[in-house]
Amino acid sequence: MAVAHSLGFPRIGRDRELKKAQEAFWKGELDEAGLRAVGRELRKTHWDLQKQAGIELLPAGDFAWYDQVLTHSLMFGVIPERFRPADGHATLHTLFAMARGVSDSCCGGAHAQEMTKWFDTNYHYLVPEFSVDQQFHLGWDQLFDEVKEARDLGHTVKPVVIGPLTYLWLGKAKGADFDKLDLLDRLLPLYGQIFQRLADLGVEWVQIDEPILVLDLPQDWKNAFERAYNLIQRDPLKKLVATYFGGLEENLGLAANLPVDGLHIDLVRAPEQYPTILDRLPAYKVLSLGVVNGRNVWRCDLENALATLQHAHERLGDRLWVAPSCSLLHSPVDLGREDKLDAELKSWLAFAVQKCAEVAVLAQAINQPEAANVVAALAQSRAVQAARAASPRIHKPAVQARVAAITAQDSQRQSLFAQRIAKQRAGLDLPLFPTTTIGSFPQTASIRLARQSFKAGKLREAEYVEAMHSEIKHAVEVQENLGLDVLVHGEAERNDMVEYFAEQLDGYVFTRFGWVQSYGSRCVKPAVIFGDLSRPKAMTVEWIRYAQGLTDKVMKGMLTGPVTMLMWSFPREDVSREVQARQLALAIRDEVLDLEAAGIKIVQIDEAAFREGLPLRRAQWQHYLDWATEVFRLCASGVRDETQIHTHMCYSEFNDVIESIAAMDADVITIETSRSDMELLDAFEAFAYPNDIGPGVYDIHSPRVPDASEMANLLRKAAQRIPAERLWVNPDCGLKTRAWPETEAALIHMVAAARQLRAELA
Ligand SMILES: CN1c2c(nc(N)[nH]c2=O)NC[C@@H]1CNc1ccc(C(=O)N[C@@H](CCC(=O)N[C@@H](CCC(=O)N[C@@H](CCC(=O)O)C(=O)O)C(=O)O)C(=O)O)cc1
Ligand SMILES: N[C@@H](CCS)C(=O)O
Ligand SMILES: [Zn+2]
Repeated sequence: MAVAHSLGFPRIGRDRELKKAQEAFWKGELDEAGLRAVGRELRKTHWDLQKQAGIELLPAGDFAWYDQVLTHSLMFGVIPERFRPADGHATLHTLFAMARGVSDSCCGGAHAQEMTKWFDTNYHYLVPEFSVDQQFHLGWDQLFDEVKEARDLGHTVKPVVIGPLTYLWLGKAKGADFDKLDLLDRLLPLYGQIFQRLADLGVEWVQIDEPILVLDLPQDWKNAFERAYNLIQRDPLKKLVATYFGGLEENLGLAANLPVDGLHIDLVRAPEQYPTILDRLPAYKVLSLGVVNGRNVWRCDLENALATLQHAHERLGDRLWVAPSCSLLHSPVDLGREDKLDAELKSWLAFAVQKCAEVAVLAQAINQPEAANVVAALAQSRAVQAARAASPRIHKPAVQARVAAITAQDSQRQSLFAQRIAKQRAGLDLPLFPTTTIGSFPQTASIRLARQSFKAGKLREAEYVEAMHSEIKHAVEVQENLGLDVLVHGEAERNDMVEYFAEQLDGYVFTRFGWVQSYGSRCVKPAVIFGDLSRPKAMTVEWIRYAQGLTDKVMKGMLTGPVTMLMWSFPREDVSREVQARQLALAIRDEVLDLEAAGIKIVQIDEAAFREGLPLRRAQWQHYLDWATEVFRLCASGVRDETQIHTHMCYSEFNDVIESIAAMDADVITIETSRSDMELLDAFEAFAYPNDIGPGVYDIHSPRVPDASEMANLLRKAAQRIPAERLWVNPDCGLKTRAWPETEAALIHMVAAARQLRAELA
């Protein structure tokens, strides 16, 4: 019998109950018992939903109070000294302190752990911090408690843990330069202890996530896999090693032969690995095939998936398991909630609950091919695929013709940077170390309420515009009072930097409840690209024109770039990413030109997801970098030399992509650097990056307000790497998640730090 299982379910809840409870807890409006009750209820609901959908082996341990990597750090006792509780006993407060930092007016508090992207997703994890003398001990019982909870509810669960190699890979050596792999022998005994405790709870199977097996691994890491799994095999549990987000490629033999009982592979991202794995898998092992896409919202082509499964079943028999490609953490929860989506489009989509049902019906199609519901599901799937492929809503000849007519000249600015910057400096008249912000100012409850009322028809358009104007006015006044040099309008009118634009472009559809966790309590609602993309009319010009009319200072126009629009949307699967990006680029190019025509002298095109778009495998990098760079230039190159183009990137390791960032040829790039203590600038220094740079001088993910000397120190470090005349001063990223008091306090310090540096260099 083929087994239907799931690798993980979204934890936030259909109505983002977890987000609401977390935020209430942080505000002191909900006590710990209340928060724990919400978590318990969510886990129960999620197990029930998956079971009702037909999943036989349910995941446990996929719930997290903030992030699953952080939960593992607590489980292994990897708590940086600055957060270590005096009695050695970690609590939920310790966990949230590690995630969010702690403000402390007397001693500066403790900065949060670094946060970075989970592989090539829009989910962020908290980077474990390892010291050279790192000791590991079991310090957090959450996994065992949740397994007991499931057992008490009558469920058969497969606990999910991050494997030892992936956990170490994700972390960072702190305080000394040492090889993280040296910690492996100290970490491994904990896996033995965890598995023994799970076995004592009656668990049969455990899922060990080792997604780094889809990366280009150094040889010593490959060797470590064999050694580690030989050591942890000596316990009573059956183990499924799960790989996802790509193909195993040269690690396939290694993964297939690990001394465990099963292997999960991602056949959505890497279908080509299927025939080889069948040949290489030892005859005793379970093979779990991830055939339902855990990272996109399109309904599965069941017949296509079934063809592979049937073939596999002939070879594997009962050793075949069926699953989503990866954890459903990256998928919205329940399409059933979407009451406003048009019926045709809705019939093309599947969210986590529906994906579980797809997995279940595929397993059933193997076990009981004649069952009436199986026959009906296959017929419906066939009809949906055919209807979508033929739909006139998808294909727009005018858009395709414009893309086909793009020339190399369209991606070239009129002059080289050296000539442009001279003209721009003359026109902008800015001081050394010009200060600016990244775009958004606090998205306050009143802004969100106004938008909600407008969308619900309770506020008329003129009233909504007036409310947004008053927010913009406030933001401009604050910035003028602070003495910032280049102002922004504050993005009050934007629900999200991608969704806002998506709502105005043809070819996109948006959901009402399709939320996905981005980090902690923060969620995003990626819009869905379903057809060829175009811009019916200007999207930002009126807001920016209004903001510029309020001040004599320079107002930056603020746009989201094509790669980021694409990466933070659910893309089409019937055309390539680059075609979708080119269509987006043409729409954004038109917007840039409209802003320039409205008198705007600086336009920022955010490409926060540029690095995230980089394929996980090196062999595919250059192709991506070529088109990603080209589409940015396509947006930016229609303007005059005098118009300054900024871009912004956060959460990026720049070493790998610095050449392409230079090739984007933005006049100014603002980047996130503060949590890394300016280390991220090394790549810019080493490459002798030629254009202007604004390295972030404070972390915006934490409410903590750093003082001016801390920021000035960071600026001095920056000035050691980049010539001062090319440095800008700005926070790491936008301020939409912050409240006004801490925003103003931090910006006062930032402006003071810039003034201090100007004085020092005068
Ligand atoms: C910069 N980042 C972004 C990423 N991806 C994006 N698509 N967008 C990004 O900005 N990836 C990398 C980072 C991740 N960082 C963040 C930062 C902040 C958020 C965030 O604040 N998310 C909000 C939701 C934003 C939003 O769309 N808000 C809507 C309101 C929606 C809502 O909650 N409505 C309520 C009713 C209104 C109310 O009572 O408040 C409801 O429906 O119940 C809006 O402003 O209109 C969040 O709250 O999580 C995300 C990623
Ligand atoms: N302009 C956006 C960029 C976020 S990455 C903002 O300020 O929120
Ligand atoms: Zn950012």
